[in-house]
Amino acid sequence: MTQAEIAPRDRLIVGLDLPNPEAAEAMVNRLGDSVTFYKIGYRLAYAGGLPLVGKLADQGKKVFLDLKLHDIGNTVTQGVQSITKLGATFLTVHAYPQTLKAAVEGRTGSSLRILAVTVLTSYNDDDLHAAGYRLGVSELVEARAQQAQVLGVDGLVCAPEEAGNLRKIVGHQMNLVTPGIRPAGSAAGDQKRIMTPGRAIAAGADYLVVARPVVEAADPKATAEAIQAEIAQALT
Ligand SMILES: O=c1ccn([C@@H]2O[C@H](COP(=O)(O)O)[C@@H](O)[C@H]2O)c(=O)[nH]1
Repeated sequence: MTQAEIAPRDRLIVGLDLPNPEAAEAMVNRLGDSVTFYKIGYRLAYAGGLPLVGKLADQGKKVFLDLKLHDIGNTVTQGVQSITKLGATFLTVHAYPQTLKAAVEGRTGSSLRILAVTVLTSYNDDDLHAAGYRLGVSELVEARAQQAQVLGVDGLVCAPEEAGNLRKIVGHQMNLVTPGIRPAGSAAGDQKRIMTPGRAIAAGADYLVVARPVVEAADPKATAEAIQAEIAQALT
């Protein structure tokens, strides 16, 4: 689905970074019809949250399973094959060529789409250098995006500030999914490459991932709807 075809409301992916399935289901009920797309990451998945993927899919919601897989190729392929049965729309893997190739092989014949995590949005150039990388964030993101495209990956996770450049490189066939979203006035927390929802959409992001600013808000539904309104405004 290209950027123009995704409804503004469906571009917000709320991260269910909550301690257990009960808390996550309570949040989903609170958000009601407003939110159509959810992300399940480490915290919830490792606290018994995986069955929620199918439950949410049965309710007509889409699920982004943010497991950021990275292992030897055979293990990644087999893991992804198991995950294809859960009913998720997106699955993340780290953007290493062996891992990307193995994940694409594992999802063959299913509707699961693989997203390559280029460089985590909590990293800046100094963090990459401290981890032993020679390249800075923008160069590494670009190199990994090009590798992902060649290997047939379906989309990229990047910071909103990279979306414009990546769109020029990969065109409209790959989804650009951006965490690091902060409505004006929200605390950045541990995120280092951030943008507001409106600016992220204007930069070319297809989907925005937002967790703490929504799930920790006094009124999560009103916060989610305000983000969706900002998305719609940026698309006009
Ligand atoms: O580069 C990345 C990849 C994944 N994430 C995940 O997105 C959410 C963001 O949460 P906030 O509370 O809105 O900061 C979180 O689940 C991360 O694991 C990311 O932030 N950056």
